[in-house]
Amino acid sequence: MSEPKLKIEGLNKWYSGRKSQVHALSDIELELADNEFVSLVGASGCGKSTLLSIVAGLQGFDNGVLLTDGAPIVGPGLDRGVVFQSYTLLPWLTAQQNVEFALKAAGMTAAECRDVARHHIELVKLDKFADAFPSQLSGGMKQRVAIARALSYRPKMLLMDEPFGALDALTRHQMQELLTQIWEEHRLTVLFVTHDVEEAVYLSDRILAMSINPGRISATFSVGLSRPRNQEMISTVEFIALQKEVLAAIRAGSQGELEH
Ligand SMILES: Nc1ncnc2c1ncn2[C@@H]1O[C@H](COP(=O)(O)OP(=O)(O)OP(=O)(O)O)[C@@H](O)[C@H]1O
Repeated sequence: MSEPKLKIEGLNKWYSGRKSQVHALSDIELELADNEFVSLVGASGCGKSTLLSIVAGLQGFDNGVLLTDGAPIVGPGLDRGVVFQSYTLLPWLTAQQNVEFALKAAGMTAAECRDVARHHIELVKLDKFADAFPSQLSGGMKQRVAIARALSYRPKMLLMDEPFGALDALTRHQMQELLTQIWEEHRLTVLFVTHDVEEAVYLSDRILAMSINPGRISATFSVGLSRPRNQEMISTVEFIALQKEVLAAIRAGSQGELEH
C-alpha cells in the first residue's frame, strides 16, 4: 500500500506566551490521501494556521511525527506550494515575472521559466494581465497570480491559508470555482484553512473541525456531494444540513477546556 501524502501522528506545539505557555496543537493525528482536498475549520485561535505552517515547514513543533510520502518534513520544500491570505507578490515585478521569479529560484533556465510561467498564468485565466504589475490587479487577480506561482513548480501538495478571506463575495465564489476546476483537472492534495463553512463544504472531500484550548481536531466530516461541484449545490438540502453540522461542531469547540 502506498504511503499517505501527509501523515501526522501525536503532534504537539506549544508557544511561550508572556504569562504562560499556549498549547496551540495537542496530539494532532491526521492523514491526507493522494489527491484529497481537506479543509480545516474552527474558531479563531484553535491552531489552524499553526498546523498549516508546520506542514509547510515554516515552523517547527515540539513532538510528534510529520511525514510526506513517508519522509520527514524538515523545512519548506518545492513539493509543497503555499498560498496565504495576504498578497505576497513582489510589487516591482509583473504577474508573469512574479511566477518566473519562483521558477528561477527552483533552478529552471530562462526559457523554461517563461514557458512554465505563461502556462500557469493561462491556467488561472490571467493571460490578458500577464504584463500587469500587482498594483494594477484586483485582489482576486493577485490571488490568481499567487496560485499560479504556487502551482508552477508542480507541488504534490497545496497548502492554502484563508486564500480568499480578503475577497468580496462574488470574487470569492469565482475563485472557489476556479480552484475546484484546477483541482478537478490537475488533482493534487490540498490542505485548506478557512473560516467560511460554506466554502469548506463546497470545496472539500473532508472537513476537520478544530477546537480551542488546546488546539485539537474535534470532528471529521466526509463531504458526500458529487463532483464536479457547482454553485447551485449550495442551496441543496444535503449541503445545508452538512453546513449546519459543521457549524455546530465549531461552536462546540470554540470555548475550550475550563481554565484552572
Ligand atoms: N508566534 C506566536 N507566539 C505565541 N503564541 C502564538 C503565536 N502564533 C500563534 N499563537 C497562539 O497559538 C494559538 C493558535 O494560533 P493560530 O494562529 O494557529 O490559530 P488560528 O486558528 O489560525 O486562528 P485565526 O483563525 O484567528 O487565524 C492562539 O492562541 C495564538 O494566540
